[in-house]
Amino acid sequence: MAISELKLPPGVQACPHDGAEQLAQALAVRVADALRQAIASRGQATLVVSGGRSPVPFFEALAQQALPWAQVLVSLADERWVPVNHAGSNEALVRRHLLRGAAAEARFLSLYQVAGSLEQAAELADAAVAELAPIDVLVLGMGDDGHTASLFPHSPNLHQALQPDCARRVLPMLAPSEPTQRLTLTLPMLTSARLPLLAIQGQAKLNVLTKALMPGEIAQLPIRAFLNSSLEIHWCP
Ligand SMILES: O=C1O[C@H](COP(=O)(O)O)[C@@H](O)[C@H](O)[C@H]1O
Repeated sequence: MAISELKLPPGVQACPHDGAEQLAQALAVRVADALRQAIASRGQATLVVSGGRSPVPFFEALAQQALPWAQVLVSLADERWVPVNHAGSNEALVRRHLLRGAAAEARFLSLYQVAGSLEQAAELADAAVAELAPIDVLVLGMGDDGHTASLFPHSPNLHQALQPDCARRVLPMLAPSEPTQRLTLTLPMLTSARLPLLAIQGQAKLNVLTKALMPGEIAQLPIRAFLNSSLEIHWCP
């Protein structure tokens, strides 16, 4: 099944690409255009990106875009609760692959916080990200288990994080794989995005997306919470 064959809800749009490099370049152009528009309208732009392994080519393509980077505030949809020198840190990934060259002038807002517990770190991050919303551009990813950001299937706090009126901007989450302790933006923060994008690669993720479009529990495939409103899905084989 190709992404163009999927029956998508109103507002959800499929953008197929031939390969990872084409996806990365097209997404970088799309994101840069939206950031420029935001800067032209409001004098600054907020960009929230995802971590994991797949966004690296996109980060590197975006870093090459001509933008007034000093007017861009960059942050993360989710973070592993590990210091920035840890191999699993999403912040380290962004610093290494996106905030380089001219893009190093962008301001970065960390979700990671030094604290005595994951809950305390989430409370500190909750206060830190207050200036993020509304987000201009959000780039989500999706795991093979249907998680997006760190909204993991059946994680404690998932129900609270997915409430449209959740009062918290950041909540602690538990992932099934290391690093297990996570911090995630909650649904109202993520859906505040003026331009929400989902970038996924490969048949396995397309199969998960296909399943998520069928009726079922949000707690099983949390990506479902984002498939009922405006969303652009960038996919390549
Ligand atoms: O753990 C995470 O995984 C997802 C998906 O990552 P990918 O490497 O399979 O694309 C990512 O969107 C999320 O930000 C990250 O923390």
